[in-house]
Amino acid sequence: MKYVITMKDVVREGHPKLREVAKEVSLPATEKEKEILNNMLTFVKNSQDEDLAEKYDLRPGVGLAAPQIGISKRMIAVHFIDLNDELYDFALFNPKIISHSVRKAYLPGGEGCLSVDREVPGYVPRYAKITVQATDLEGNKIKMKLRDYAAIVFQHEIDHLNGIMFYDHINKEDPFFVPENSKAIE
Ligand SMILES: O=CN(O)CCNC(=O)c1cccc(Cl)c1Cl
Ligand code: NI
Repeated sequence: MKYVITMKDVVREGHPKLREVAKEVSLPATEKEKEILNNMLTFVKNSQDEDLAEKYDLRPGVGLAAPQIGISKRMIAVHFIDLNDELYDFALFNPKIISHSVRKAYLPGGEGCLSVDREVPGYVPRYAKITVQATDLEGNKIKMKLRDYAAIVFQHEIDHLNGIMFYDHINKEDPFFVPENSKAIE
């Protein structure tokens, strides 16, 4: 039966699962793991559809990591269009950042998280470019070079697999401190 993920499935900050290091999925993934990951991608897409978001009372998001629904496995789903109008639509097992730029990037508007029911203002400095290796739902190994907004979203999701929340990166003394050698993505 196709299960629809809703906000009641999303665990909120304070839940221990959000601070665990998620386990690698042994491949090939089981049918159950594939279904969960597919449901996660459906949730992200639903959250961006006005009617469905209203129907299921969803907060919009561009990605979701399995720990956010209490599953401590290395699975992420992303669905968004970046600033160059490129569509990113991925459901991935065991995503891994295998290289990254020294240069950093951040969103001037800061970041938000479905597991954080509050605004946490401040810049979240991340790598401007990353190379990600992962396995997709069909079992294909993929390697992607990501930059700017796409790099930021993927880092937000992969952070969840390592028990890291976006606000962990915000400068405590000055939330709007701009690290040198970093660029705003707008
Ligand atoms: O882990 C995923 N979420 O919590 C979904 C909700 N957050 C967002 O869509 C979001 C918002 C702003 C910046 C980034 Cl990077 C992201 Cl990811
Ligand atoms: Ni999040």
